Amino acid sequence: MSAATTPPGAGRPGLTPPSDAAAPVRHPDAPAPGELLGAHYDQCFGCGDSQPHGLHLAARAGEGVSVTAEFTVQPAHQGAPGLAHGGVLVSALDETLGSLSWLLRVIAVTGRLETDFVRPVPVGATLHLSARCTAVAGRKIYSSAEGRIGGPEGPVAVRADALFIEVKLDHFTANGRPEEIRAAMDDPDQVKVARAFEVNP
Ligand SMILES: CCCCC/C=C\C/C=C\C/C=C\C/C=C\CCCC(=O)SCCNC(=O)CCNC(=O)[C@H](O)C(C)(C)COP(=O)(O)OP(=O)(O)OC[C@H]1O[C@@H](n2cnc3c(N)ncnc32)[C@H](O)[C@@H]1OP(=O)(O)O
Repeated sequence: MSAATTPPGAGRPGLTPPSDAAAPVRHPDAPAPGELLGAHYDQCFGCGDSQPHGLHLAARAGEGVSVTAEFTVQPAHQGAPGLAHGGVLVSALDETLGSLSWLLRVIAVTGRLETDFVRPVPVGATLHLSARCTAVAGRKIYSSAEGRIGGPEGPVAVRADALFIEVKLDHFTANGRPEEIRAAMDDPDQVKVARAFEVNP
């Protein structure tokens, strides 16, 4: 079957919402459509402002449970001469999909992420990403994303379907390296971000 006619997640084990899945609900305190979401952690490879090796991806809230983001491919992101590495593009998709957490106000980690690479992405190109949550079933959050080149309406270069799993803060505190966890806990900005998600009912 052609991927173009396949509905998001269809036929992919673990990526198809169960029949009792619910429609995603935008949290009442979610950032307004158009608002920049900012980094969830300043050292994050995807979005961190203080991460010199990172993608510096900037995501914005959309309508409903959706986001848009932009990422410009740098020379450090090459896989083949002048072309983005596929793993870097997956990271950009993962980060964009992950930022849907801001709209659900739920902390979640990627469980499964399946990507179609449709067109090569040159160095210097800006990937115009969009992601939306499609369904929620208990702790399981289903979502899809795509990245276009040449403008927000340009041709699709990459697309992905994902399953994120809701976790509690102790997922990070119990598993992260102690140095970074301590530094994050000592940073009032980071604590503020974590609290905003922790109080989710
Ligand atoms: C102090 C610092 C705090 C910093 C954070 C603060 C705030 C964060 C706020 C906002 C975040 C905003 C933006 C984030 C942006 C980007 C982030 C990028 C995201 C990532 O890049 S994140 C890294 C990669 N990610 C991992 O590092 C996960 C490693 N992994 C695990 O940690 C476990 O594996 C876990 C927790 C996933 C599950 O473990 P578990 O024991 O809790 O739950 P369990 O296994 O029971 O799964 C429950 C149900 O999900 C199904 N399920 C699970 N996994 C599946 C799979 N792979 N495929 C299909 N189905 C799956 C099961 O089948 C079951 O389904 P059912 O309920 O129907 O039986």
